[in-house]
Amino acid sequence: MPDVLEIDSVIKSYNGNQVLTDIYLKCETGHIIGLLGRNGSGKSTLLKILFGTVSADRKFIKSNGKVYNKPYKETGLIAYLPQDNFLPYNLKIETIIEAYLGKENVASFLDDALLVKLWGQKVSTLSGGELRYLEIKLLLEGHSKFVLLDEPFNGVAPVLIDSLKDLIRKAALTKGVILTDHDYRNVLDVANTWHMVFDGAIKKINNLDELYRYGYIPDL
Ligand SMILES: Nc1ncnc2c1ncn2[C@@H]1O[C@H](COP(=O)(O)OP(=O)(O)OP(=O)(O)O)[C@@H](O)[C@H]1O
Repeated sequence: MPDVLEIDSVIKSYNGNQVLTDIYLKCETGHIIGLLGRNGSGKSTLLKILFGTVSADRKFIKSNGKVYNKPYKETGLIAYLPQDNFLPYNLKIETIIEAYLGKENVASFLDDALLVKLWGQKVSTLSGGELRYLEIKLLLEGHSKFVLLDEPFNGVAPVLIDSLKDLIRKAALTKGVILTDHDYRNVLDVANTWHMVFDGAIKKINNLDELYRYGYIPDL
């Protein structure tokens, strides 16, 4: 039986402006959900509400039938990649991997074409793409059943995006992944189901034509 994460009945306003008015989203382990939407439509806000670090006027978050008010506090439930980098700059990457995954997993984690050459380096010396790859791999190989990724492909070279998609697909053998990114072709490629945040609600997307009709992409 898959594990299930659901968010329902979300209402969120900033300074009296309603950003989210009617959201229902369900993610099961084994699935990758792609979330698209125009700038300012509320995708990041939705992920932060789901993680529990942004409050909502109303929300209902459940996993396997149990209600969670602040899901991030539940060990092993949910991990979240913010748009901005989050790892401490002054630490060596082995120290960080050890803290996240345990000492016994450091060598196998770094046995990776991109990361192996970074042994012994501090986070501050990594390029933007290397750092993003490290952050995403840490979350995807961590213990959480669900992983939320906000703009994982931003600033990452195409060849590395392919590696990231492989990591996401591998993680989704046991986890549920919800990701949002404006690189919609790669979102469409890696995700099993596609959704659009539009007018404060979630719309299921079935094909590229619908992305055009919702005003997300220009005419093809
Ligand atoms: N802390 C905040 N205070 C006030 N308004 C906010 C705050 N955070 C977000 N907003 C507003 O809420 C709306 C949704 O923002 P959000 O960042 O969730 O959109 P998004 O879909 O992730 O956008 P993008 O694709 O540009 O990253 C925007 O109009 C934004 O200006």
